[in-house]
Amino acid sequence: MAATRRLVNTVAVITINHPPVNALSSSVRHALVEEFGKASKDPTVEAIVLNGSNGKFSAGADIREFGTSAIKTVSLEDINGTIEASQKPVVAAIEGIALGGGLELALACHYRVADIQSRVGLPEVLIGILPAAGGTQRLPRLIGIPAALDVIVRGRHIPATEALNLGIVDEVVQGSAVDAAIQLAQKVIGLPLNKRRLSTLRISSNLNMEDFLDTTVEKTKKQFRGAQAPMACIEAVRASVLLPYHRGVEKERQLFLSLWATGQPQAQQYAFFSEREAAKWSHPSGARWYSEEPKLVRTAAVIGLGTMGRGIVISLSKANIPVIAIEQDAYQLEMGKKAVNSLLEREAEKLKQQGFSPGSKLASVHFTLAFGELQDVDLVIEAVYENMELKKEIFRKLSSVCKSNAFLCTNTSGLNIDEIASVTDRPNQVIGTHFFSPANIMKLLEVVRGQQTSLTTIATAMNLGKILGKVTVLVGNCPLFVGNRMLGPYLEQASYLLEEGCYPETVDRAMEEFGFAMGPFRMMDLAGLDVGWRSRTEKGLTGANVPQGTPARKRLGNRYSPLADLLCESGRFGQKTGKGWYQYEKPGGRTARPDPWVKDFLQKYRKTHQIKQQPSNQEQIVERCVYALANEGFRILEDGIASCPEDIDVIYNNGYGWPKYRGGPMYYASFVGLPKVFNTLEKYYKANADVPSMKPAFLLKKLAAVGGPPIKEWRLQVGKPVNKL
Ligand SMILES: CCCCCCC[C@H](O)CC(=O)SCCNC(=O)CCNC(=O)[C@H](O)C(C)(C)COP(=O)([O-])OP(=O)([O-])OC[C@H]1O[C@@H](n2cnc3c(N)ncnc32)[C@H](O)[C@@H]1OP(=O)([O-])[O-]
Ligand SMILES: NC(=O)c1ccc[n+]([C@@H]2O[C@H](COP(=O)([O-])OP(=O)(O)OC[C@H]3O[C@@H](n4cnc5c(N)ncnc54)[C@H](O)[C@@H]3O)[C@@H](O)[C@H]2O)c1
Repeated sequence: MAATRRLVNTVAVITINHPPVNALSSSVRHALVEEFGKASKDPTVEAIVLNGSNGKFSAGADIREFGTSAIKTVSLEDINGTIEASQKPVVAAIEGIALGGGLELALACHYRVADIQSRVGLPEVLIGILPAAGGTQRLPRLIGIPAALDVIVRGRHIPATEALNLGIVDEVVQGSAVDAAIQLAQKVIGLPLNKRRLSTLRISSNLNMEDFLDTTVEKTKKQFRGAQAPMACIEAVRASVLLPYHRGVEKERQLFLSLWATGQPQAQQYAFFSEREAAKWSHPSGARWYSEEPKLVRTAAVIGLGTMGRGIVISLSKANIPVIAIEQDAYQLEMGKKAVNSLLEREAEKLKQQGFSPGSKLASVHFTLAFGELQDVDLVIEAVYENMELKKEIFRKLSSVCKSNAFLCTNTSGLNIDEIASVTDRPNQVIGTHFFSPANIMKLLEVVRGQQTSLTTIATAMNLGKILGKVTVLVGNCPLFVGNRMLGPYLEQASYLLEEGCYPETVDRAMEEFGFAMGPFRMMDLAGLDVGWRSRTEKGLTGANVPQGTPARKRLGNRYSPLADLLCESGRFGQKTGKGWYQYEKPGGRTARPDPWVKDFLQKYRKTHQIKQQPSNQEQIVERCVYALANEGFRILEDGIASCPEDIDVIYNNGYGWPKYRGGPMYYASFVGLPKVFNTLEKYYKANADVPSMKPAFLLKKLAAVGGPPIKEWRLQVGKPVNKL
């Protein structure tokens, strides 16, 4: 049964029963209509409590039903209307989650009681839609416009205590929310319900509402560049101010339908399900996520407390895993300790505000210089400088001090995992755990399997990612893995565009208007230009080891852009030096301003090398950069480094500031049409045979030749994942 009913004294308890998250599918909605109908007719019932089975109220509408005919049967808003109009008081007992349609259902109830661990919210915006079962009309009437806008436009999950402060719930309890709801229901039997029916309330405010909403529109446009759903949310909330409830609901529905027509919800919902699928990893051997048991990680260590190590320590502590943190000398240890402790204090403060004792949620961190103290830890994550010799030295040490069943992980952003593993006594227990900066905030974790990495090690690292709350993707071992490898051709095109007449700000603007959080040049300035320069110097692409007589713009017969090298030679490393592709207010400054020096430098460069100026327009910039990115994605699939296109999209959506409403680079290529992507790349490559990264990948050619099948069908063409290393 999708919903059940039992009687406790004179209170009917209706329970939604649709595992795993009690999504409000068509069968649940039918069952709710039936059970509420029976309860309201039953003369022995004086009040009703609504809850969800297995400690979860509801995750909202069943997302898989969108775009199908099932969504049209029994509207959730009609059910909400019936509940709200009930003559018998209805109390929602919120445990676990009340999200989206789940919270809308609870808002239709006359009272809401929440368990202290629960979270509520209207996260529809994150899957490209807006709350469309009355949420945009009821919530503003309950908590006012500014607070409702914050909840609806950001789509965040709100902890129970904050929900109480905002007035979304009436009571927060430590024990059973259902028992508390039954008690409350009994108490309110016979009391008038008019003021508890949110749709009948008037919005009162001292604000100049139109001005406030217009300002919010402007701010939101900037913040969520190109995303339609946040704007639709504001328009729906505006309707709650201007229109009576029922007309507001009509507007909400219209906005839902027009959003659907943009294609953005489909892309975001693809992204949502792809993230969940990524956790269900597969291995070239045929092993799958369910066939391998992860080992429990009770204690961990982090080596190196720089930019990455600090965030990794915080992530582990927040997941209640005690950490030993190691540095190379007393000064670095002190610096790391200060940074970690200040981040931990902030986390503790947040927990206190949510009504928790930080000690029960944040595990301890022990700082030391002594590797000998690592003998009992279950897992180590190394995050020292990106240098193979140093990493090998650390792994040799770990191999000798750690217990034999400890897992050894490296946070390298692209070095060979097999080479690192080769110096240890347990290459099968070595794995890459590639976090993104800042590691305590960024959602993505690329788990990199080496040739000898065991299935248990993979299962343990993937499970650790889940425990840390990361979106975790298993990838194969190749230089730079998946995300960073794809950046190569993308950044190469960005540099060529400058050579041909564009400026950093023109390229960045085009990519940011496309939806990227940051254009390529701002991104390079943020990451530090010296990092890539060092790597190119080591590879002999620039610096003293370049053979004499090598043309400035050629390496090994292929086109090469020395622009970034020239910038570094002038001491321009990006934000850290206050100058890079842009100028900043000071070293470490964050506000990028176009730099006349760069303009002059580019003009002289083009003149010196007699480059014909043919600046590309916005569409051409986006095509060249994005198709280059996707083309490398096809190669990665061919090589078996990523096991499906969805994994690549998950990586880009969560680690590289790709606009989720465009699904990811592979989804986007599919959306544009693979024949078009293929033809554009082919045309470019024919005219530029010295740019091999733009040669259309074989897999792209194959898929384009059959008309570009939907992304789900690509796997059939890719074949079984293989590791070609
Ligand atoms: C005009 C037309 C009228 C429209 C009416 C609109 C009504 C309403 O306004 C719209 C909505 O409610 S929109 C909805 C608004 N709500 C949201 O956006 C909430 C979305 N959900 C979440 O944020 C997270 O899943 C939770 C926090 C719920 C659980 O996190 P966790 O504990 O880490 O677990 P997990 O691994 O994440 O999920 C477990 C399994 O459940 C699956 N699944 C989950 N939710 C689903 C759903 N709603 N549906 C279906 N399936 C859903 C998930 O795929 C996975 O399946 P698998 O086959 O096992 O892989
Ligand atoms: N910074 C990023 O955005 C980023 C992103 C993903 C991965 N990574 C990778 O993470 C690793 C660390 O990068 P980072 O940016 O944090 O570097 P960082 O320079 O900020 O920090 C490195 C830390 O390692 C410490 N260290 C050096 N030798 C040590 C030793 N022998 N024992 C203990 N500690 C030692 C240093 O004192 C320093 O604090 C690198 O492999 C890097 O490629 C970096």
